[in-house]
Amino acid sequence: MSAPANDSQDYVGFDTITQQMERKFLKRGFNFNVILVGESGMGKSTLVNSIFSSHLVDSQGRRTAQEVIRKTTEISPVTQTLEENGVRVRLTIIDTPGFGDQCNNEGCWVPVIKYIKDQHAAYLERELKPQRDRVINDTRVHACLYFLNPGSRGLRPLDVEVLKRLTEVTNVIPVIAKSDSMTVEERTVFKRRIKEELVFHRIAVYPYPSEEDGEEDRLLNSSIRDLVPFAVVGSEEIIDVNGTPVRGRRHGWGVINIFDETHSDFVHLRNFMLRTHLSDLIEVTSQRHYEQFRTSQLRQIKELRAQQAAAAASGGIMASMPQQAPPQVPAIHQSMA
Ligand SMILES: Nc1nc2c(ncn2[C@@H]2O[C@H](COP(=O)(O)OP(=O)(O)OP(=O)(O)O)[C@@H](O)[C@H]2O)c(=O)[nH]1
Repeated sequence: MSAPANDSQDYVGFDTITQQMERKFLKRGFNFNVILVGESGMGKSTLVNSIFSSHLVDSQGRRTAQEVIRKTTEISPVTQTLEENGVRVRLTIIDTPGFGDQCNNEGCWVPVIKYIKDQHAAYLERELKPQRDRVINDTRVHACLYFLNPGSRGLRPLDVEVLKRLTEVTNVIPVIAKSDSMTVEERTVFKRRIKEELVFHRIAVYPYPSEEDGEEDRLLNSSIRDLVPFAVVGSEEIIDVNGTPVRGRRHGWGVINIFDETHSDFVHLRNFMLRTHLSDLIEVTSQRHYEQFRTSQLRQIKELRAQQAAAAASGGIMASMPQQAPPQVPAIHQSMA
């Protein structure tokens, strides 16, 4: 049956819901939060600045050999509002200077995992408030760019350890940092190796297979999985190549154009993160990672309340017995890494 024309009296008008939602969405804007995890000097700041074509993050590295190496992983979020064709995004980039920079990196992931879980806890706390805000400020981490060192021969024990933990709490997108330091053959071998090791260690990186995906999504996600880990090159420099401005890196033998697909996967990564999967990254964070956190926290609270009720009930019967301290309901934001 064909739909009635917009000017017919039978036209009801609920098909305008998409425009109504769009107007509301445009007015409100949205939050997008990305965490960068990788050793110092892997090109984290440069890549993220290249992806958003804006200088958002300063390099946090040591500028001289005399500067002390950070002993712990720091968490340093920077928020900026970007606008494109009337759409506003409050973008938060969370840098993690000091990650993996020690000889002994045991536990260097703890502040990173804690930060991610703390954002889930803060959201849950705001959701459970008797008088909730109409719109909850979403600080949950929607994507983690994990930088693999191009000098390693595959996943190092630290990568395996960290990736296992990170993939449980957020959408992880692995990238091969500074891939211009590898030959094309080395890059192919490295990629294949990382793919095999991810499967071997059962590390599920984003995007995940979903029953709900239609044929088109399945094909798109499968082409993305072929590219993972994205071999990237970043640059904030515009270089003049025969009169054409090119965002690239100057090498002794010539210039690498970071947008050239034969040089790096930069364009694929950017399209994937911003043009095809931005909304999915936000949705999957809410429906998969946050939901898991929420369920486990609410279960814990329920169990503790039941213990308290049982203790109170037995307190009545055993009033004459020595008193024990009642179990405490933990603050829900006390998340463990
Ligand atoms: N060859 C090459 N060099 C890069 C690339 N990206 C960044 N660099 C250079 O590597 C150095 C470190 O880059 P940053 O972006 O500051 O690295 P970072 O990981 O943010 O470093 P920290 O802030 O110390 O954690 C700079 O000199 C960059 O110009 C790349 O893709 N290829």
